[in-house]
Amino acid sequence: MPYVCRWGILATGGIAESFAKDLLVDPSTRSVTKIRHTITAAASSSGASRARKFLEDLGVADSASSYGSYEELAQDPNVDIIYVATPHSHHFQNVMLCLEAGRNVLCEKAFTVNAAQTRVLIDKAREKNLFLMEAVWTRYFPLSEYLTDTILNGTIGSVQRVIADLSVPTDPDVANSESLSRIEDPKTAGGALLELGVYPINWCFQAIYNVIPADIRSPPSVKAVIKKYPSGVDETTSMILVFPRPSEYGGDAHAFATCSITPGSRWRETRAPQPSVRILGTKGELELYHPSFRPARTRLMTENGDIVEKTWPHPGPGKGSNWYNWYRDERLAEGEARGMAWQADEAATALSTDQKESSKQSLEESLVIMQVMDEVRRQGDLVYSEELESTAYPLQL
Ligand SMILES: NC(=O)C1=CN([C@@H]2O[C@H](COP(=O)(O)OP(=O)(O)OC[C@H]3O[C@@H](n4cnc5c(N)ncnc54)[C@H](OP(=O)(O)O)[C@@H]3O)[C@@H](O)[C@H]2O)C=CC1
Ligand SMILES: O=C1OC[C@@H](O)[C@H](O)[C@H]1O
Repeated sequence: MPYVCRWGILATGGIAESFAKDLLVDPSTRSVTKIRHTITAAASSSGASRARKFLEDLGVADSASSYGSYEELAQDPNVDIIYVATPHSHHFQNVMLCLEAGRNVLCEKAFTVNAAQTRVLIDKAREKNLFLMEAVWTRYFPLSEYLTDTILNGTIGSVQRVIADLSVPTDPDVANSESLSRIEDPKTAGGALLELGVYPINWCFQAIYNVIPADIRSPPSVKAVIKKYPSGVDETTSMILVFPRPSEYGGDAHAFATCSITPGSRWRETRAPQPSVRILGTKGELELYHPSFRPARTRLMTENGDIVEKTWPHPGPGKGSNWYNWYRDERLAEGEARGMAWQADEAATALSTDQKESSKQSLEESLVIMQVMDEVRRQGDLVYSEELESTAYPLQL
């Protein structure tokens, strides 16, 4: 019998809807047979009726509880794991709430506002013997397995450089309006780095840091420049990361990670996808095509002149999801899933085998990435409010 993982969804915004839709896709469509997912509860801080409507739209309202507060969800014993889908500003408080109540957690990226908060969450999860994982969904794509294999089997030699970008413009209508969107707003810990930069940084870590034994990994040094958005968050952020490696692993590796929310920079204007991640080794190169939050195509080039192109579908049958506007290029074909369930499979598999963290991205790696982002913000003079940076709990935000 497959292990049935019972999910509680904390918040009912855009990504919560997308994740929940993908959770309900039959796992056998992606050749997963040992686990299944079910949604047993959802909570909305906007009220129980909002949570109820969310569950109705998914077609699971009859078998799931709807709550008007996150506190009630955290107390629900019919939930095996809670997916936290609030803005970055609230992750620390929300995850603490769940862990204190004895719930396992999958929390959206960016994990927290700063590394100190991530450290406290890790310690709390360990103290309570609970599962905790950052929802960097790209890490769980089959494409990521291919990336790791390609590097580990030596196909492109030793990785010397990674060049990775994610630039998604702010919605022109939103950018021109009086109110600030979540991504533009310092109060929700918005800005390019926490929203988008986390993807290029993760690709750099996957290609350089994650592929060497844990005991010889060292955090990279960081050089960064930030250009601010009018609201005070970062608009464009450019980072150079130098990963120290022993000579038998190719010596230092350089990574260039960039991100931007520059209004009007329509990166898909031409509709001709370009590589947005390039992994350059001594014997070849692996390219991942736009957008780096969901690359659907790769191109592998090796020194003997071979070129291998692959596409990476996310099988449904889902309902398709049009929850982003055209400028985010998030239109899925009818029947295609967005690809968010691979990470749910990882979490459920861990629960079924009593593992307390992801097998693909350790909590230590999430912490080091948060430390890198702290340093980027320090160099770029990007600070959020004292309460958003705080590790005090509970705190009313
Ligand atoms: N993996 C991916 O592809 C993506 C991940 N994300 C990540 O998901 C998280 C949420 O993003 P997204 O779903 O786009 O955001 P939304 O603004 O669409 O939704 C956030 C939800 O959080 C709840 N919330 C609680 N407090 C606040 C607050 N003060 N301000 C706003 N919302 C609040 C609300 O739900 P309620 O009223 O029900 O409580 C709200 O609907 C972020 O961490 C983001 O980085 C975002 C997009 C894509
Ligand atoms: O995680 C994300 O991926 C898709 C982007 O458009 C979105 O802003 C970001 O949060």
